[in-house]
Order: sequence, then structure tokens, then C-alpha cells
Amino acid sequence: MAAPNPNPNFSTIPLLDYALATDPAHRPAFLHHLRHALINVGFLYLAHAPVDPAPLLAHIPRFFALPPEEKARIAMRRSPHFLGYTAFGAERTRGAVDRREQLDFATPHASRWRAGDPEYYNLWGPSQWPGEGALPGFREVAERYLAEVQALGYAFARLVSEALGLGPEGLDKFYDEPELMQHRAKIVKYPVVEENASDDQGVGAHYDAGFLTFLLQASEHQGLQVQNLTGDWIDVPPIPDTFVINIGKALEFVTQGVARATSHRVKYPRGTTPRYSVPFFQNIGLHSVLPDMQLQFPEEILELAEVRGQVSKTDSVNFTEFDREPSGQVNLIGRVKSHPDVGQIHYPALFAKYFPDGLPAEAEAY
Ligand SMILES: O=C(O)CCC(=O)C(=O)O
Ligand SMILES: [Fe+2]
Repeated sequence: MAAPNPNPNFSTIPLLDYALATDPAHRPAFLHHLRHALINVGFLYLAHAPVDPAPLLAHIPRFFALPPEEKARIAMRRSPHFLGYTAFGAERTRGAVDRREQLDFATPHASRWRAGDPEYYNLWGPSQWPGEGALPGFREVAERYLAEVQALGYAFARLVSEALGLGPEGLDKFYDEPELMQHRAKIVKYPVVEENASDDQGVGAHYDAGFLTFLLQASEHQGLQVQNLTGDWIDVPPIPDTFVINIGKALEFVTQGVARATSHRVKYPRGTTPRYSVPFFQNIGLHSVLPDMQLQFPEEILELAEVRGQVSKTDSVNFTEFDREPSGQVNLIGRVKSHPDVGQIHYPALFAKYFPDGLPAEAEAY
């Protein structure tokens, strides 16, 4: 592993080896590199994670090749939980249509909401799956993948906590009991566009909402980019057998910016084959009200954040409500903004608040 760059701005993304974290002789060096990645970059590659993505990788093209009517049967519009299939062009980020097709799924749960509960309890509920006859084994493979990344997520959060000088359990208070947690993942297809297409937004510049995102770049395409400390866009090319891990807005908020949420986007793939990816979004407890849960850091960590300094303005503006709303509500607002057609059906009051002029013909979110 290369030594951390003494200059905190970055032009490449650090690569960490998970095998070192579990080896007592190398663990301090691993934590040292992790600290640098968390404070100065907000993104990292992780090699040798204990997750086998191969079965899921094999199913991804098969899912997207299903007949449109099979995918429409499990449309996200049918789900108050924002789980299910989103057709090409139906999602929005920062006022522009995202040119991708996707299936959102989550930790298996029954619907949680009961009369009188906060509306965001409704984020919990069953995922929608294609018929077993249409795509044998897919549900099992996707759920196993989710469970494996979920376990990695909890283990990795403890390393993050230790790297930030909080001890391994410093972030535990943000998670409810495992059976009261919901994490989300999706499989995404960015189809091929014509060489001369005018618009190249796969997904517009944004932050992720939760604590940590574990992204599997599931094809060989370059497309993901992150914004560095001076606001320049840096490529994050796929590296085989790695995850890309990034910090979400909730973790940035509770660390008062010591750990960075990094603005990122996906440029549309050129070429002859689609780009595939699988982001997994690790959430925190739905009730967490973050201003009441700020973390206190040792002096040496605060000094590192000071050396890094303030990050220049980025192109991303989403998830600004953590200063006043419980985490579940922040997530719900984000979902309504990026899937207004689903919000209009299931959350008419929130939809009216964020889309006072009705459903945007071509984008109005973020
Ligand atoms: O597809 C990717 O590589 C990243 C997608 C992403 O950033 C997201 O869905 O939040
Ligand atoms: Fe993202």
C-alpha cells in the first residue's frame, strides 16, 4: 500500500486491503490508511472483502433482459416502500433525468407502518421480485448478496469508528437491533447511448444519504466520478474484485465534517455494452435525530481535519435536512424527490410540498 499523500487534495482513490484489517500485525497500518481516506477523500476501494458477488453478477443481465411486462409487474410505483423496478428515464437527480434502469430491494421486512406511526415507517416493507419461473434463483442470490454486504457493513463501520479514534463501538449507537434495521441495494443498468447523444447524465451529482455505501462496479466501464477538495472531477475506474466504499451525508453530519461525504456522479457509458453497478446503502436507525448525537473526537483527529481544511463547494445539494429531521424522514424526502411519480401516489402531502406544480415533465428534483 502506498503511503497516504501528505497533500490532502486527491487525484486518485486509495485502495485498502481488507485482509490487513483482520491481521493483527497489519491492522494499525490499515487503520492509518483508512483514517486518511475518511478524512481527506470520502471514497476508497476495498479489496478482499468477504463477499462473493459472482452469483449476483451472473443474474444482472438476465434480470434486465426480462420482458418489459414482467418488469412492469414489479414497478416501484406499486410500492409505498420505494422498492421495485424503475424504468429507463423515470428517476431524477438535480433537475435532470437519470438515464438508467434499476431494481431497488432491501433487507427483508414486512410492512412496519401502523396508524399513528410516523410516515417514514412506511419505508419498510417487502421487496418486489420477478416470478421465480421468469428468473429462477434470482431472489435468493440477491438476498444472500444483501445479507453478506450487510454483515461487511457492520464490520467495516467498526473499523471506521476505530480509525476515527472512537474505539470500535463508537458508531454502534446509530444502529438499532439488526432486526430493526433496513438497508437498501439496487442493481442498475446504464444502457448504451449513441455516440452523439447530447446528454451524458447516468446519475447526476449527489451525496448518498446514509452512513456508508458499498458499490460493486459490475462491468468494466469507466463512468463513476467523484469531486475532490478543489471541486475537480476524478475518475473512479472499476478495479476487479473490489468494492468502492463512500461516506454518506449522515456520517458526515455526526462527525461534523471530519469524515467527508463526497459528491459523485456517473457519466454515461460510451461503447457497445451497458454499464452495470450494484450500490448498497447502509442506513442508520430510522429515529436517529443527528443533532442530538454528535461525536467527540480526540485532538489528533481534529487536527487532521483541520489540515484538510474546508472543502470547496461541490455540485451536490441533497440531504440537507439531517439538522432537523429524523433519519427516516430525511430518507423519505430523498425518495420522493428522486421518484416523484411514486411519491405522488403514496405520499401526496410530501409530493405537493416538493412538487407544487405537479409531476415534472422533464425533471425538477434536487
Ligand atoms: O452506478 C454507480 O456506479 C454509482 C451510483 C450511485 O452513486 C448511486 O446510485 O447513488
Ligand atoms: Fe451515489
